[in-house]
Amino acid sequence: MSDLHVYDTTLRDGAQQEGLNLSVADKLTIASHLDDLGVGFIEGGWPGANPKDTEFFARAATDLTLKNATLAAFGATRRAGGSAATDPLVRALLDSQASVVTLVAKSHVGHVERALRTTREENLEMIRDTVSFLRGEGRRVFLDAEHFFDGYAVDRAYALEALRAAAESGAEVLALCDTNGGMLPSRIGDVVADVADALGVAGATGTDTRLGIHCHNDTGCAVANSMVAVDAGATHVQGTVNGYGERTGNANLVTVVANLQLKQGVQLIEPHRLQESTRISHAISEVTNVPAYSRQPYTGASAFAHKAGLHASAIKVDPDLYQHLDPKQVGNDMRMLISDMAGRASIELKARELGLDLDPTDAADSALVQRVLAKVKDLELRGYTFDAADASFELLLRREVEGALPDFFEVESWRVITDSQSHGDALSEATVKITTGGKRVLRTGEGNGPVNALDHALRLALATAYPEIEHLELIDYRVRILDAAHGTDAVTRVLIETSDGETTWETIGVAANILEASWDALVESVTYGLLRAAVPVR
Ligand SMILES: CC(=O)SCCNC(=O)CCNC(=O)[C@H](O)C(C)(C)COP(=O)(O)OP(=O)(O)OC[C@H]1O[C@@H](n2cnc3c(N)ncnc32)[C@H](O)[C@@H]1OP(=O)(O)O
Ligand SMILES: CC(=O)C(=O)O
Repeated sequence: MSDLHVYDTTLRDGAQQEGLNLSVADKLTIASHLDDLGVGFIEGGWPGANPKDTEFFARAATDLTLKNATLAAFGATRRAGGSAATDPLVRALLDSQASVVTLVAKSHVGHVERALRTTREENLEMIRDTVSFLRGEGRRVFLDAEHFFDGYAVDRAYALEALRAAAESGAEVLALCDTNGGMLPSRIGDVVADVADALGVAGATGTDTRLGIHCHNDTGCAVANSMVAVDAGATHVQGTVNGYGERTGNANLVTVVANLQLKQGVQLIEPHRLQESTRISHAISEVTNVPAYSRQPYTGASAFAHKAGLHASAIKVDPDLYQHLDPKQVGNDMRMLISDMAGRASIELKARELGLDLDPTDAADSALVQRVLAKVKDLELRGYTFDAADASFELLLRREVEGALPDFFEVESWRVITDSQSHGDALSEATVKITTGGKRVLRTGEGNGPVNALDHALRLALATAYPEIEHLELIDYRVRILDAAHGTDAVTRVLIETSDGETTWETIGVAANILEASWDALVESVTYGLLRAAVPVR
């Protein structure tokens, strides 16, 4: 295992992201996930800056058992003109009981003079005093040199002086921060190499002090910048899960670790933990309530999803032909997307993914694949989009494969009226006629809109034969007008997302009439739900 530190700041810098607000319980849950991922350090927050972070450290001391990671408390050097021993925020760092304290310090003369409004020497004294005090109290101290790269450009000697002040006072890590996130890889590499040389801290061995890197993503280069810094001598790398962070975020730590480990052979976390990274990234998204970004490298839902027919035909021979690595290494899966860009191989692979083995050398199977492909292309021309409605594609395919889709029910007709009452809101009423198990069923449902009324009526009509549908919940309904040039005559596409409490699926309906499109998507949604639950035809 490499000696390089993997330092996570999701709970501190990640929490600085717009719209992200974590409770103490959320922070404890995320800390457990990070520990399972195998990071070396978890920066829990800034105790003393707000009651929530103070409470997090208090509860972590009793409620959080970390198997792998060490908890770090973040804070700043003492106030100008004061003393570390009496500074209330420094005291709060000690009170947090964290064995590691990460101190943010100024290393840019402009920030010293204009933001701190103090002298260069006093800033160095603030660093020395705070680091020595915390070391004297038995804490390991890491330094976040804020605005280091910009400061280095303005006054290299002073930026290095700030690092020396920390190192000579006992700081173990000197993390160079691209606080404004404006750096590019070549510049980062040059500066880190120069600093490593100037301070004699190249590599983790032979010296007590290590260089670290902390990058923001304002140029879209945070991961690349972190990688280059490691190549240039940094042995401590900071980042956040899912790249959360202020403005455009921080370096995505999972991407950095996967790159270093899977591309450069630097063993940072045990392989079985890296295989948990997709699950953990998604679990953390659930806690933060920030939707998982599907195109995130390695862990995104689309990271190994293939749409183009040519890709599928090569993947059929060997997945490596169109994948940079085996998705299992990061706990992700390969997926085939079906659309009008699909070819026969896409359909065959998708069928296999769905547990339907079609033999391309068999004439009947081959004709079936060709038929399905032609239908997909024709339907996509008319406005369908199967890569957003996997469940509808599965139903389309199964309808072609004999015996693969039970006839759960047959629709005779439906209608819906909306009544604008003289007092109160307009109310919709739908009537649905279906046949199940040879019996004709007619039911009426009400709703606050026509689609809601149709949904209620369909459920009522199916409830006796299929009580299982009680667990199905319509969680999203999206409408798109496909040919705006025609105004109200345009074709409407409806996508419905349904959940059974365990998983979700998307179905589609396309028609000139919005209610017809909605009804088709609803019927597909319920049919797929019954299929998934393996309900027998009644
Ligand atoms: C780059 C980063 O992301 S660093 C992390 C930033 N995170 C945060 O700011 C979140 C938590 N912050 C807070 O809760 C508050 O800002 C607090 C509690 C830290 C301070 O609050 P206040 O005392 O009200 O001060 P305020 O936020 O207005 O200003 C910060 C003060 O710290 C000073 N300061 C800034 N950096 C440092 C530093 N590295 N060392 C010492 N003092 C510093 C500023 O000069 C300013 O001093 P002033 O009050 O004399 O003007
Ligand atoms: C310390 C920190 O978060 C930064 O400089 O970006």
